[in-house]
Parts: sequence; C-alpha cells; structure tokens
Amino acid sequence: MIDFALLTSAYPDQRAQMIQKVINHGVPESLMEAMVDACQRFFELPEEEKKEFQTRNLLDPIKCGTSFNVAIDKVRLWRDHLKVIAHPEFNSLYTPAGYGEVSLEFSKRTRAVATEILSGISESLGLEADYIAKAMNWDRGLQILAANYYPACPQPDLAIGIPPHTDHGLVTLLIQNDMCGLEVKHNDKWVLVNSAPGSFIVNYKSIWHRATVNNTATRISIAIPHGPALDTPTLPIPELLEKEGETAKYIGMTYEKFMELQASPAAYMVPCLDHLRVKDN
Ligand SMILES: O=C(O)CCC(=O)C(=O)O
Ligand SMILES: [Fe+2]
Repeated sequence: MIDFALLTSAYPDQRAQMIQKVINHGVPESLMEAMVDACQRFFELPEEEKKEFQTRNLLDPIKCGTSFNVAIDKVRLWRDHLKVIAHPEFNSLYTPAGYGEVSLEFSKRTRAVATEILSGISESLGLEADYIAKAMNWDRGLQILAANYYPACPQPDLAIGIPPHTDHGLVTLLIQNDMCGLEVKHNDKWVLVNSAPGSFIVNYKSIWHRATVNNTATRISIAIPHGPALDTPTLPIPELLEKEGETAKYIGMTYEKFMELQASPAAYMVPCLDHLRVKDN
C-alpha cells in the first residue's frame, strides 16, 4: 500500500511488493465512483449508439468492442471495453450524459497521481525527481481511460475476462466497482488482488496479470495506462547502467512500436518485455 503522503520515504521498502495500492492520493472517491458509473452507462447503451466507435485501429482516439485482441484471441472471452485517449489530446463522448465532464476531471486528477508516482520511482532509483518524466517526454505522454465491462458469466470457469498479459504503460492505475477479479501471478499461483474503496491499484512493473469473471454480478474496472510520448524510445537508463557496471539487457523501442507489439500475435500470452531482451551470445 502506498500512502501518498509517505511516497518518497516509504517507497524503496515497498518496491519488492508485486502490486501496489495507493491511498491518500487526493482524488475524491465520489469522482472515482462517478467515473465507474459513467462507463457503466456507456456499456449499457443500445448497440446502435456504440457502433460508431467499434473500430480496430490501435490508436483511434475512441474505440470500443468486445474482447482483448480481436485478431488473435483463442479462449472464450467475457468482456466489453471502451478506450478513450485523454492525453496529450483529450477526447470524449457525448453520450452517456455527464461522461465528458467526469472523464475530464478524472483524467486530470489521475494523471497528477501518475506524475507523482513517476517522480517517486525516479527518486527511489537515485535520479532527479523529473528524470524519467523528461526522458520520456511525459508532457506529451499518452494517457488512456480504458474501461472494462464483465457481465456476470454463467460459467466463469470456462471463460476469462482478459487473458494473462503485461501492460504497456509506465504507470497504470486501476479502479473497479465493488467486484474483484484482477489476479496477478505470484510464485506460480494466481493471486486475487483486493482493493480498498477509494484506493488505486498501481502497476508500474511488467506484472503478469489477468482478469477473471464471476457468476454473481457485473464487474467494471477502469485501467488508466500512462505512457511516454508515442515517438519516444524507451531504453535502459544509461546513468544507472554505468553506476552498476552493467550492459543493457533490453533493446530500445518507441512507445508506439511497443504498443503495436503488445497488441500483436507475438505478445499473445508472452510478456512483452521478453521480446526486447538482449539475447545472450
Ligand atoms: O479488469 C481488471 O482488473 C484488469 C484490467 C487489465 O488488466 C487491463 O485493462 O489491462
Ligand atoms: Fe492489464
């Protein structure tokens, strides 16, 4: 658990944990609930009204649909999604009513939280607080409001919400309604992640995770990935390599290419970073 008030001092000890939760982050719980509610109302719109956003291009500003990677999914998926790019350009929906205002405020507040976490990570690595933000052109960085809708499923054991994957962003925040379902792989076992009301779940390492479904009630989660600017190559930090006397273990890649890789068949059930690992000779 990251208490935001203690971020810089408490952080180093907590880095070993597999996934973090953030409290005291300053985003009103009522705003988080309003955002979940607005997304729920979008998913419940008649199919006709959602049709215009059912596109398949990775970086379309607004898109919705069923499934994770439509081209390559092999298992029975039980999920609808809505992805809206909120930064560097803010995009929004006219329906359902209220989505625009709520998502504007929510995107600003969550971006501020992600920015603080990124500075905390920079400092915990012994770098200037704004080192990573500068290197990643954070001021032009991508932020997506990615809502997931998992209706109750009569046979949850035969389906999955989202198959195992790693996220593509630098800092992904996640909130959910009162249903759990996010699981992370830990010591070869899937472990359910609980979240306290009003907290964010944070993923900033390439954590292997999945979303399960249940037969009781609809689950809604909103993942908010924050990444570098699309044209920015992500590389191992030269100063840290030098300090540790290490050579780079990963090749560099622009964020846009990395996102394309994450959505491609090569990344299906394979952690994305595996593709970037420098091969031992
Ligand atoms: O629904 C969840 O808890 C997980 C969502 C997720 O992993 C994603 O959107 O990338
Ligand atoms: Fe994810």
